[in-house]
Amino acid sequence: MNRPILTAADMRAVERRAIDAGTEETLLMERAGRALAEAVRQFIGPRDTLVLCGPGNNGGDGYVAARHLALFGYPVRVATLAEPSSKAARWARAQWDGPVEDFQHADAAPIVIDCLFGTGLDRELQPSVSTRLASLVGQALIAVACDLPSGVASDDGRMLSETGIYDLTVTFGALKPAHRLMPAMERMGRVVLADIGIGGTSAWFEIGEPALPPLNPCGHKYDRGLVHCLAGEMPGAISLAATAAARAGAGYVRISTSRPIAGIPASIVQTGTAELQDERIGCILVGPGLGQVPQVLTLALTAPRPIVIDADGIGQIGEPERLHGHDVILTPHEGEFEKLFGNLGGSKAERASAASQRSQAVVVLKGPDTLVAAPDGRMGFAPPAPPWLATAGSGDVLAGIIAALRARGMTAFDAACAGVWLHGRAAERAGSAMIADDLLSAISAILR
Ligand SMILES: NC(=O)C1=CN([C@@H]2O[C@H](COP(=O)(O)OP(=O)(O)OC[C@H]3O[C@@H](n4cnc5c(N)ncnc54)[C@H](O)[C@@H]3O)[C@@H](O)[C@H]2O)[C@@H](O)CC1
Ligand SMILES: [K+]
Repeated sequence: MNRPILTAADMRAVERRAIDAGTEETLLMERAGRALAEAVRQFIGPRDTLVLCGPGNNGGDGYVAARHLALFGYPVRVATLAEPSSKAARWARAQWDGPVEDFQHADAAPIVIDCLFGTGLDRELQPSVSTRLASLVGQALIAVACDLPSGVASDDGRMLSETGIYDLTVTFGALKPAHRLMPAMERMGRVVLADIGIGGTSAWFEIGEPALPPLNPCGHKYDRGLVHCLAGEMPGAISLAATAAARAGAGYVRISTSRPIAGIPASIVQTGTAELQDERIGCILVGPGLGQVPQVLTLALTAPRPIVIDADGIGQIGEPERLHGHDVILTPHEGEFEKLFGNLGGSKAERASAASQRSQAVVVLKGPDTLVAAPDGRMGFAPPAPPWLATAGSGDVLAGIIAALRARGMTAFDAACAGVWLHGRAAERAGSAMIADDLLSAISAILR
């Protein structure tokens, strides 16, 4: 299931609609604070707990969580940065009948719950606040963030202030972009999404497990998709990509190559010609191991077929507008992205979206926080993938998987999202000592 990702403004609008429809704001806060306390209880048993409350509704959630944790038997202290400034937070503060300490002078505790700022953070923390918070987070056995670690910019995952590494982040209603973007994502620990009875739809979402096209029991190999790969100077990369395409369910994988490539499965056909006008081709794959032979990309673009362009191929496009009228999926890492699109500025999501609109291609902007952008504004955010996916050949495998899914009849955007999901899960399965070749058998195991 794809989970919506909402900006702070989207989330406020969702909350506003619920309130306008008759839901009390305090009820939402009660649900959020209760969910935060429940998540902490699931994570760790009763220990001394310090809840840090800010002036807004993030702080309000903190007072509610403190009350519930106390009811669960946790020894709880509350420390505040400033008195509540919103009506709902004042209500929550009034429901807390324990003492309230001053944030700067509160003693550390094994469980620290940061409810200073959430989606309302709009500037960096005062240095005295960030230093003290980082110290309390650093001394804690378990550091928990309410909605977001205070210091994180919700919409783009930037760190406005550094406050340390958390173990658990509990968010409400919907994921925010920062939960799936670096550098914020790696500071959050486990992210739990709590249901508080409201949520919204969005063109932005976290990529969930895809529904792959069903196999036609009467179908033949071409119905399952023909992927035509174009080799270049370095055969290793295209053979990884082609094998990944075969493992990801393409019925037929073919490589045009001027010299035989050793060591690839015999079922992958090697041919000395490039029959790109073949209407049975479901997707052309060009770029892995291409080297400096730009005429191969030019040849690929003469064929009216869907194309995945990866690696060296991306650097040879020239102007993104060259792709207009073609059916293209681009799979750049940051360096390749900048080479094609220049320095676009803005957040990663804004850059991916602008690039997709400019090229009219689906853009898979790879990294530890891979994004898939469509020209119409849809954006898939990859769920967290293991860091060992950053290894030679891993991108070739991704390009091959995506080409197979495109050839199997998925739309360009769906194939790219599904490919990213599958690639990440294959890496989890292959384990931390994997090399890119190991992803191939892991794909088969997942699709079994
Ligand atoms: N939107 C929703 O649907 C819900 C939101 N809830 C909570 O409400 C939070 C958002 O609450 P708010 O909008 O009140 O915002 P915050 O509580 O995040 O921030 C409060 C205020 O702090 C000020 N501020 C921002 N940056 C600052 C800085 N660096 N130093 C000092 N002051 C700063 C701003 O004026 C801001 O309005 C969410 O993160 C979540 O925890 C929940 O109560 C449940 C429902
Ligand atoms: K927080």
